[in-house]
Amino acid sequence: MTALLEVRDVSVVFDGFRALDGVNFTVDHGELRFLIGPNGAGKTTLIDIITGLTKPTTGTVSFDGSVINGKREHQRVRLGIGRTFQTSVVFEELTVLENLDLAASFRRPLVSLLARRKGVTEKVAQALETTQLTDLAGRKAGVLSHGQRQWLEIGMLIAQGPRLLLLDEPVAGMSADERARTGELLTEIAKDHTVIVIEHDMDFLRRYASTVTVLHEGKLLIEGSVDEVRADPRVQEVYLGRAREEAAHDVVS
Ligand SMILES: Nc1ncnc2c1ncn2[C@@H]1O[C@H](COP(=O)(O)OP(=O)(O)OP(=O)(O)O)[C@@H](O)[C@H]1O
Repeated sequence: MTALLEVRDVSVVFDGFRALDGVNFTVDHGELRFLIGPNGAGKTTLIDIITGLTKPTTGTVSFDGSVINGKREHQRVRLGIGRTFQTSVVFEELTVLENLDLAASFRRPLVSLLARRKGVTEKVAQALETTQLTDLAGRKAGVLSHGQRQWLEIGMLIAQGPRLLLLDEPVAGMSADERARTGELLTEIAKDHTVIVIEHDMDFLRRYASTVTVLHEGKLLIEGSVDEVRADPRVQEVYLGRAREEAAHDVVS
């Protein structure tokens, strides 16, 4: 079977700087893939070339067997590629339900958006259930806790019916309980979606990741299970070497 996503030999050059350098990255249908790497490794750039925010300088991106290099961002959303951003996109004055409803209606024409509709659509009901936000449906998004807001954003993505979800550091700033609940949420979502998650937290990876891809200085360093990746001397050097450099810097400064 064709992979859902295939990034082939992609390089991205910004003003002479290689943010990605000959990256090959394949994700199969139904995978929950974690993407890690130190600051500046190219993780966000890789997500950006998948969503169409950035164009690769060379190489191809294929989705479900078709090359999508020429497609614009909104066209890729329609194909089923959805992402969350590090910055929030919820409307604070709207309720959880209204935010989900708005996200779910992105394919509908404006007139039907303006017409008041009764009831909750199946997609919205499903997003509420998956994210366990049903009890908060009537609450304004502005009063949600950090964790609940992140779950709402993930719910808004699910409500759009994507096939591939790209999540940028979904557990950043969360408490231990919120992290655990997010891990379970990702596992649940991955039952009927393909998910790529950028995450740094090794404890979180150990609990919820099966395959991990490590980027370093724009190149794919290694791909494997959490244990394989953690045991790799290059990964240890990239992370521990950084920690040593920062510790030395702290001592000097
Ligand atoms: N639009 C741009 N113009 C110039 N350089 C850029 C641009 N976007 C990213 N870069 C550079 O490309 C490199 C990779 O950036 P990227 O944001 O992809 O890394 P990252 O792995 O996501 O890092 P972080 O964990 O810090 O978010 C960095 O050195 C960054 O400064």
